[in-house]
Amino acid sequence: MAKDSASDPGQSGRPELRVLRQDEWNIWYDSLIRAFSGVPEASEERELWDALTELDRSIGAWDGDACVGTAGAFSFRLTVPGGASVPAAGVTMVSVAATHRRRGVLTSMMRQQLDDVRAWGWPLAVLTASEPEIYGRFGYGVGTFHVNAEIDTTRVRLSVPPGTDDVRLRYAVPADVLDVCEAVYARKVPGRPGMLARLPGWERLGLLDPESDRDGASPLQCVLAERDGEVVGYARFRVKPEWDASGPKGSVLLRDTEALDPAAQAALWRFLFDIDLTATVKAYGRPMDEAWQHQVSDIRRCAPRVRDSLHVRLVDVGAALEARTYQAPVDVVFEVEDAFCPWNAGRWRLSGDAKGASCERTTDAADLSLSVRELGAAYLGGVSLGALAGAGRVRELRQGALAEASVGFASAVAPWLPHGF
Ligand SMILES: CC(=O)SCCNC(=O)CCNC(=O)[C@H](O)C(C)(C)COP(=O)(O)OP(=O)(O)OC[C@H]1O[C@@H](n2cnc3c(N)ncnc32)[C@H](O)[C@@H]1OP(=O)(O)O
Repeated sequence: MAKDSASDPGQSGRPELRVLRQDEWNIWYDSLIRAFSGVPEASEERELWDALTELDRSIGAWDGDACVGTAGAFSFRLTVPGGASVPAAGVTMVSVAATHRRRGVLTSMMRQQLDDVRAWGWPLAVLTASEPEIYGRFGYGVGTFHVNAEIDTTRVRLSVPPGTDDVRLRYAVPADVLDVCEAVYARKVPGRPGMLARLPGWERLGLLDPESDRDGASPLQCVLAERDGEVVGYARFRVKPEWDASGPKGSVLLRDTEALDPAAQAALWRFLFDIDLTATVKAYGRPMDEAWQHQVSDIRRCAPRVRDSLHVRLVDVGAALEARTYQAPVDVVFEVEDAFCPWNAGRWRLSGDAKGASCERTTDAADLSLSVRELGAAYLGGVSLGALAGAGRVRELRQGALAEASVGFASAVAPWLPHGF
């Protein structure tokens, strides 16, 4: 654990790292907001993050009374291929004051944090990066991507599957139907790698609706999809009215949507496409394989753009590779490089299939050589080891091992992170 008492700040010239205390949270959070060029002020969002911060898993770097570095971790459970829910540190709120940048403060916090995660016995750490270049040096690989789309709904039509017309839609006050939306979300979590089981309090994230973020759009709205009186899906969104000389050009700003079956999901998307006086659906952070991409008449007019999402770090290579399953049998020896967490370095034999896996130290000859960063990228099944080999980042030492591992690691469902943190 990070030390919880002062050593000699000032004398060594290095900020002191220690576990965050509740009475320090405001200074700590102000420092974070400043590093993100924000304005420290009272807000709904601030109140939520105060409630959600896990103090004993958060680190502050202090130079005297000044907080000059912040790093937090949430105790998430992450769905991995095969459907298991695996403990993962959700690394968050990382910042270093501009007065102390590029002196190794981030590096010292990452050192402390990964040692802590190992001590907690969690096999994974995950994060979303403000800039993708920062975290590779600490062994994180980009494990999921998502799509940001701006769909021209004046031109793009949606073809829907049979049963869509049987789904009934109704407006509801988002807070009033939170429980039923959460129940739908909970049923979706095991089915897609990258999804996060909801921790207590996190349901509030879906309702966060500060006026300062609306930029002229409506407050958050919710539509439920029902079949036979049962809620089978929901969409939460805002509508931003806009006009130009040719008429209405409003936007539908999708916050989130989940549904239990394809017809319910299609009914919700069709609704979003058809809202009167709007011309665009802005859907950001959507799964790479979501059905609407194959239901639209013109994908080009949806302007899809791909972005990195969840960065994955195997903190305990053996435990992490054992925690997931493999869609085809795999029996390979990895030679793993891990300069930042040397306890992972060396040879590991992974034997697994769709039922389970074992991953143990071995002295056998290696079949594939790679760094822990590539294992993190491939871990959730969305990035192919073959593609990483094509990029020169994985080396095949036994012929056939690359194809075997690439097929085994792949996920039939694209991994996806449902929300930022
Ligand atoms: C999970 C999250 O919360 S993501 C949010 C990250 N935070 C931010 O983006 C807020 C604004 N930025 C900052 O607070 C800081 O600049 C940080 C946290 C990104 C970096 O902190 P520093 O203490 O300056 O980093 P540190 O000195 O330890 O740098 C370590 C290495 O990373 C490199 N590095 C640091 N930041 C960046 C960056 N933004 N882009 C590229 N490289 C970077 C450094 O050059 C250094 O490289 P070297 O080892 O080859 O010399």
